[in-house]
Amino acid sequence: MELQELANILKTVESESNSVNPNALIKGISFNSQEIQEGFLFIAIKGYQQDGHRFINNAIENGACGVIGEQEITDLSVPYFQVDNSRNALSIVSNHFYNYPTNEKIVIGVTGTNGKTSTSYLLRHILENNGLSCAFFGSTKNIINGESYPTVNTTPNLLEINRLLAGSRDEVVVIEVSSHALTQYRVEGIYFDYALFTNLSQDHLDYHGSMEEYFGAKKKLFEMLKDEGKAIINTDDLWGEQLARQLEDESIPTLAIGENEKCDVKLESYTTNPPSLQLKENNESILIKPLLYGLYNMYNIAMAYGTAKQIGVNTKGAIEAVQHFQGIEGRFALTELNNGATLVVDYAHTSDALMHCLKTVRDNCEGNLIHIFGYRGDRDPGKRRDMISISSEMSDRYILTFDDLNSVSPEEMKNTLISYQERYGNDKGIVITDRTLAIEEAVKMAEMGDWIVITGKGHEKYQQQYHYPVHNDEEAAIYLTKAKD
Ligand SMILES: CC(=O)N[C@H]1[C@@H](OP(=O)(O)OP(=O)(O)OC[C@H]2O[C@@H](n3ccc(=O)[nH]c3=O)[C@H](O)[C@@H]2O)O[C@H](CO)[C@@H](O)[C@@H]1O[C@H](C)C(=O)N[C@@H](C)C(=O)N[C@H](CCC(=O)O)C(=O)O
Repeated sequence: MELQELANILKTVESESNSVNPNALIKGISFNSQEIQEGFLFIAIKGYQQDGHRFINNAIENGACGVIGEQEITDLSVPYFQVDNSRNALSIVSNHFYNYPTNEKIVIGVTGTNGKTSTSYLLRHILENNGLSCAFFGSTKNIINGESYPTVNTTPNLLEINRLLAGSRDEVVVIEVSSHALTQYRVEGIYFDYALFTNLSQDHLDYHGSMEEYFGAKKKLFEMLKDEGKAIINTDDLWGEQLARQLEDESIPTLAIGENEKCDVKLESYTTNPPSLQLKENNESILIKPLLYGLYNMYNIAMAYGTAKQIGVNTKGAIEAVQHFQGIEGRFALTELNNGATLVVDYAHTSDALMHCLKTVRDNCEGNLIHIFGYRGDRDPGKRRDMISISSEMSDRYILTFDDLNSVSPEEMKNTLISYQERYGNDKGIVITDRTLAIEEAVKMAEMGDWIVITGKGHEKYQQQYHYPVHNDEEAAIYLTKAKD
């Protein structure tokens, strides 16, 4: 891609510059000046912490052959293209640079507050087991051609997605799409074949302001469907039902999943212990005996099953694949401890997810339920009261501990935990700020038949401490060691 193409692609004009080589070939793209190499294009993004425009000179020093940004700038030594929105420009330019790699694949986006990861993994598992190779982008990792790559965000930006997909032989791509990604144009320019909506409950209101705004962000995914694309929606969720009604008004084809008689894939009945699910689809009854616990997993299965069928997987193949699915790391992951207690590690970090997680444990636990959880420093404080109310009601003992602190100091978070415990907790609860000590204490408390439930971090083997990440495998190490003793 040549620099001079940018004005056309971005529908803008090149600002006046002292450029010596406007026709230079772009060798790479980055929105981080520190990653710029000779011949790269730098995109200046006004971020949440810093303004990328401040680093334009640094990018040029590092070899940038051109710059895109939002501010009015003249007299750079390289061509500069001013745009309305740099994040959107990043998506547009990376699509051109990598020649639209998603166009050749069946693209599936999965959104919703909870269940994105489990539904996506289940779907990928069904497809892979039925002969369709499947790339994956999600909160735990990215998978391309069967190889795993680490990830920072739930949804990478399109530059990262395209860079990885450029060498992909996969026929299908499943992308977990967060509301942040949708408002930050991270998947702008992708046309989805299927868009899935799992559910919506309170989360990220610090970022979105209100549930309506949060819902509006999620809905953007359904505006990115291809003309022949289809929405797949859990209509038992009130926001899902509203979405389905809106899409019907807009004549967007929808597959409804839920308990209602009118649903295309109907959850007829289920038991959670042992797990068993009876679905009805086109008047056919389908019995699935999954290895996964929990009502929420029944919905995840129905969503993944319904989507796989749309793609062309046959009923028998889909059922068999679901029945062999072992679950994923950090999502209701079970370990038997050597004292006869059971340990569950789950990612639940909203009150809705906590309620479902603890209810599933309650359905299976004959002894005491000991719950360990905390609050993320920089995340929506509006959900904290409900989280402690649910834990204090549903568990026999609970320990409030540190989750990621982000920009909150340990003293401030400690005071927050103590204050929530005093105001909304009860005498089943204590505060132990050190997460490792909290886990050790719970293991000491537990007896045969008890269940310890650690929520919040899921697959993450580190704690984001005050302003710097600390990799901490202790959480994993503790329960794995105890299990092996
Ligand atoms: C608050 C937020 O959403 N931040 C996202 C945002 O980064 P930012 O705007 O904060 O970046 P910044 O640090 O202010 O820097 C601004 C710009 O200056 C550049 N810079 C900076 C320093 C330098 O020397 N040179 C330079 O060029 C940076 O590269 C950047 O382009 O844009 C980045 C690139 O897309 C994201 O990785 C980053 O996600 C951070 C890591 C994050 O924690 N995001 C969370 C809130 C999030 O997005 N979560 C959702 C999951 C939600 C869920 O479902 O639970 C997700 O999709 O992960």
